[in-house]
This record gives sequence, C-alpha cells and structure tokens, in this order.
Amino acid sequence: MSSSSTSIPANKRLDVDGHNLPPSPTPSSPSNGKNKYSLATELVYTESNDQYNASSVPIYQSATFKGEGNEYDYTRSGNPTRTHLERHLAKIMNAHRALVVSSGMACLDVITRLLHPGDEVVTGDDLYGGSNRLLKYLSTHGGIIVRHVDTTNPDSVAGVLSEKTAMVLLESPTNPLMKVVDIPTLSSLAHKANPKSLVIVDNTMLSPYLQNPLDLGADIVYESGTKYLSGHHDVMAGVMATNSPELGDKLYFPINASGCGLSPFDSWLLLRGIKTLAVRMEKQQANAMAIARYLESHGFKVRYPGLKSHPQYDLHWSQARGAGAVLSFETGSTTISERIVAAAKIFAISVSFGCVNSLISMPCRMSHASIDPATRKERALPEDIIRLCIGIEDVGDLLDDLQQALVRAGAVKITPDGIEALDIAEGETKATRELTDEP
Ligand SMILES: Cc1ncc(COP(=O)(O)O)c(C=O)c1O
Ligand SMILES: N[C@@H](CCSC[C@H](N)C(=O)O)C(=O)O
Repeated sequence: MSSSSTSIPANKRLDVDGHNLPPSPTPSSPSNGKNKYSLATELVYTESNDQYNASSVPIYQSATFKGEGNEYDYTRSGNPTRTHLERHLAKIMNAHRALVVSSGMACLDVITRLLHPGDEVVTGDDLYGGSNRLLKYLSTHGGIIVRHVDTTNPDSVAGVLSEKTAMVLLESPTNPLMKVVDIPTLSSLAHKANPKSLVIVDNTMLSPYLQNPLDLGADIVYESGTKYLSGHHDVMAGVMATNSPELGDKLYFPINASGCGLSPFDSWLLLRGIKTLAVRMEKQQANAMAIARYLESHGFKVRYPGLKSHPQYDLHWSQARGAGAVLSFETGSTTISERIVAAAKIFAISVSFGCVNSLISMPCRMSHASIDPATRKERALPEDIIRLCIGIEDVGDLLDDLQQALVRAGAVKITPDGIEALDIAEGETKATRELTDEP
C-alpha cells in the first residue's frame, strides 16, 4: 500500500453539498505521529504479528493461557484479541492507551472509580439517561456531589468549579438535545480550578472518526462501542482512552479486578466494525443532513449541528469533523410525536443509534425514561422530542417514510403546492387538533 499523492489537504473540508466548511483545528487523521495514512485508511489496517499471517485477527477464545510469567495467563486480565483491539483503538483515538470493556456504561463505572467520597463532579443538564442514573446512584450512595449545569455556557461551568472538582464529565453533542460544548475552554477552566481534576468526554455521538477529545484538552475519552464503532447493533462494548500512562494503569486496575474487560468474540466483532466506520459514517451523516434540512424546511425545530441554525454551529465545526447521524426535533405535541413514531415504517422504534439501519424514538419514554419527569422538566427536556438515528439506507426511501409518517400523524398536510407544516395557533396545542390518522 502506498501513500496517495493526490489527497485533499487535511483541513480542507466540504459539506454534503460541496460548500466549504470552516477549517478544523484537528486534522482529518489523529496527529499522534504514529499514523502514516488518513484516518479512513488507518481504520482498515491493524498491525498483526499472527504466526500464520491470518488476514482477520484470530479470536483467542480461551479463558486461560498455559505457563507462568507470560504475557497472558487469564482472559479477565488480558487476552490477545482484546489487546489487538486496544492497540488499534489507541492509534485511531490518538491515545497512549485504550481499554475496552463490556459496555459504554462500564466505561463510566470504571472511570468514576477514580473518585473518592466528598469529590465533586460537574456535568451537563442534558446527558444520556444511563449516565445520569449512574451519577445519581453515586451521589446517593457513594458520597459524590454531582452538579448539573448548562455546559454550553462556560460561565455556568466556571461558577461551580472549585478545588473540590475532581471530574468534569462532558458530552458533545449531548444526547438527545444535540447541544455542543466548548471542550478546549471547559478543559482549561477545569484544570485551572483544580489542576488534578479530570476532564472526561463521552464521545459516543461522533466516534473518533469525527472528533478526538484528547486533542482538545480532555484527560480521558470514552464511548459506547455499541454505537458507531460496531455499527450493526450486534455487540455491546465500551472503549476508553487516555494519553497519561498513569491514568491508563489506574483504569486497568478495576477492569481486571472486577472482570468487565470485553470478551474475545466481542473484541473481534468490534475490530471488524471499525474497519467500515468511515464509509458508514460518511453515508449516515449525508443522509442525516438531508433529513435535517427536510424537517427544518417544513417548520420543525430541528437540533442537528450540521444545520447553520444550530446555536453552536461554528463551535462544533471548530472541534469536530462532521455532524454525525443523530438529530432530534420537536412537534409541539406528545400525541403527534407518538403518532409519527408509530406511523414510521422503515425507521424502527428502538433505543440506541450509530447502526446501519435508521431508528426513531421518544427519548423521554425510552433512552431517558430513567430521568424522573420532574427533573426532565427542570432541565427543559421536551416531552414531545423525537430522536432520529440515521442509517445507510437510500435517502429517498427515508424521506418518503418520514413524510408519510408526518402526514398520517397530522403534523403536515399535502397541498397541490407540496407539503405544508400545520402551524400551532397562539394558545393552541397540536394535541387539541383533530388528527388525520387514516392509514
Ligand atoms: C451518550 C451515551 N453514552 C453512553 C452510553 C452507554 O453505552 P452502552 O449502552 O454501551 O452501555 C449511551 C447509550 O447507551 C449513550 O447514548
Ligand atoms: N433500557 C436502557 C435504555 C438504553 S438507551 C441506549 C442509548 N444510549 C440511547 O440513547 O438510545 C437503559 O435503561 O439503560
């Protein structure tokens, strides 16, 4: 394989319509000095020292390894297939070390074991329901103080940072409101308030293909490998990475001690998924952009960082290389939202995202149902919000499916001139309107 001489400069980026995007400070391939090729190429090739030159990394389906004092003795402590995956991830996440565990939540569990009673954690007012649940458990039972603030506002974050802040946990974009947070600014604020504090970024929404938080000031990045990295919803996995050898050892300890390391077979599945990450992500986000524009053009409030109307559009593109394939939108009525979700045919009603097929969900009933209704209200998480996770299908089919669902739900109507969004009159809610639910 030879390096291409005709490659586009790393910071020359075009959106799906070929328009220039602002230059990104992060090159298209993580710049750790180890990577020779662009990221799409690096994703495909892993370094192997297999004795038979196997093209696919073998699955070392063995709990034990014979001998004494060897590199591997017991799969809970280490396994060659898992090590292979971890080395590959360190390369693509621009990290000194990567570690893989049984789920994204297992990552946060391992990371929060670095905390001590009395420590403070600062995090967002919009974050994945499962992360909120674990943090709530730690604050109730583990003596940890958790402060939820609007992380899109650095002043709000600065207002709660102190020498007691041991961790700042960020999502960008957030799940499900797609808020974007300034990772470099918040990292430096956190480190200034307490040089020992750790900035943790949950990168699940973008994957290392689109964002490298370690390059932006984070101490640890993690993500649910169940999503884009694996890409087919056939494996649960979590990956975390750091550039600090000391932190790497501290994270390894609970993985070995508790036994949450990723199994050899799941490690192999993840390795296989990563090879197609670039093509999947490119197609998924191009589809997502078309769907976001379609919804916005019909008057819906769409949350997607690929749209110029996104409140942190410039910030997003200053730290990421793409907008990903998740978007959310509001209808003004939970009844209408329920009807849209039920009427969709290609979009499967399902939690999760990042896989090859498109999904539709109502976060307040599904992925974020573990956040109690009062807290959801306090944090301004709209009950009617619909989250779309876009796959690799034909975009025309996806748009047609969405349109028929919107029409059947009474959210839009077809006129001789095209599609017309039904406006909500002052004081009226769409729920009070007569619905056209004819199939
Ligand atoms: C943003 C985010 N982080 C973490 C997780 C947890 O990942 P997993 O389901 O693999 O435990 C999820 C979804 O589950 C998520 O959406
Ligand atoms: N029942 C699960 C819900 C998983 S949500 C998965 C994913 N992160 C998403 O945002 O859709 C739970 O309670 O954890």
